[in-house]
Amino acid sequence: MKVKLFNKIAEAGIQQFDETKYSFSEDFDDYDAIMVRSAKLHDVAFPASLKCIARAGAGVNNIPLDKCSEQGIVVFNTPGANANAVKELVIAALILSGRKIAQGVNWVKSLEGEDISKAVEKGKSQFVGPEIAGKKLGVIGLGAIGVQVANAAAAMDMEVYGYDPYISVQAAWTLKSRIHHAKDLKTIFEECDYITVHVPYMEATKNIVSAEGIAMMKDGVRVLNFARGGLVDDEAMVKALQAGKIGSYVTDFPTNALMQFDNVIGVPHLGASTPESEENCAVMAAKEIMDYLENGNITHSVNLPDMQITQETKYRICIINKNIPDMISSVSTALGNHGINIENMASKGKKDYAYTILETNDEVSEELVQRLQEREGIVMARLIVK
Ligand SMILES: NC(=O)C1=CN([C@@H]2O[C@H](COP(=O)(O)OP(=O)(O)OC[C@H]3O[C@@H](n4cnc5c(N)ncnc54)[C@H](O)[C@@H]3O)[C@@H](O)[C@H]2O)C=CC1
Ligand SMILES: O=C(O)CCC(=O)C(=O)O
Repeated sequence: MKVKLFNKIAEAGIQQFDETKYSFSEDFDDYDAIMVRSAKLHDVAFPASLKCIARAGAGVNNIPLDKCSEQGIVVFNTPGANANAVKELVIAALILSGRKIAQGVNWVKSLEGEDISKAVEKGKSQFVGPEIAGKKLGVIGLGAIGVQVANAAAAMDMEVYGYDPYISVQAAWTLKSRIHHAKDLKTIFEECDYITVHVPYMEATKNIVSAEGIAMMKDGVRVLNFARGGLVDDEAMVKALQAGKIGSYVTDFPTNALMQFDNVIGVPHLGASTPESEENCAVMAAKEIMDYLENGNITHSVNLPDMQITQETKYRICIINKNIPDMISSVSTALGNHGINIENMASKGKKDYAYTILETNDEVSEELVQRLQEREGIVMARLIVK
């Protein structure tokens, strides 16, 4: 099996694979799997051999999900594996956004040649900034990261408002009871002194911090973006910075236009850049790839349903099909016509596509599986023989 690496992946992840079965390179032309972090895959022509892509991280906006589904490629991510790393950086950013630490540190560096210990005592008053305790923080998106940020900020005595109309049961259980439930974005924009965004980037969330939203915010508001550049309307943010509306903007996604302002702190997309998080993500991604390639099991896919079943028969046929009527009956009839009795079967849909596992002890040939793949509505069929 060939795994093509589109980014540097932590060694602990690569070590998960059995080296007698897998090889890794950035240069393969035909390959079975991709491991990727933030590299953009939208313009990559995927070979017919590609079966799955594992994003060692959370955001999948660098991957063409529709194209992958159409080509029968399963896309995984690693939910929660880098959440603590992002939370810690966001807490640092909350403090940086008020305390003028970055500006002060740069100033001390610029004092070379002077009597620094004297100069700092004389000049430090220009870097006074407020504490976060007692201030209101709005958290947009209460998933793996948003919940941790909200809880940590509450533990530092901030008054926290959370907004997430699609919050999972698990996240809701994990959220501290003292976090206020904001029913709409307007509440976050109007009430909060600090606002942080933790939603995925997609069409529905593009510019979730919009010109209208910024106009509702308090003067001197501090905004944090450690999710994705396109979630904050950059043009509107630049205008608000020019107008003196924004106290500070700390972003993991700096641009030239933003960096002309002294009160913008640009971080070079460091949210997940800790050894712990890189390792967690790589290990989880490696396990997802191996379980899919070797067993046909799907865990943490963003475009297909999860399905984990222990193989109980010699032959397992894995199928990705359109989520339309008669797909299962047409496959079982085709197998029946070849005298193949199905021992176990599972099928689950997710939006436009479904995943089906069929198991049998009757001999199945690669040629038959190839013919299944050619049937209307089937985008991928694969045989696993144990
Ligand atoms: N700076 C960095 O290095 C990193 C950035 N990220 C970014 O952070 C994002 C969030 O990551 P996780 O918390 O791990 O993802 P997650 O999937 O656990 O949480 C996302 C949350 O956003 C909520 N949501 C979706 N649409 C929403 C809307 N319109 N309004 C309010 N809430 C909405 C969902 O219900 C979910 O609870 C990722 O998609 C990625 O873009 C993630 C990890 C590292
Ligand atoms: O891999 C990285 O450094 C980026 C992490 C990230 O942005 C994500 O997980 O969404």
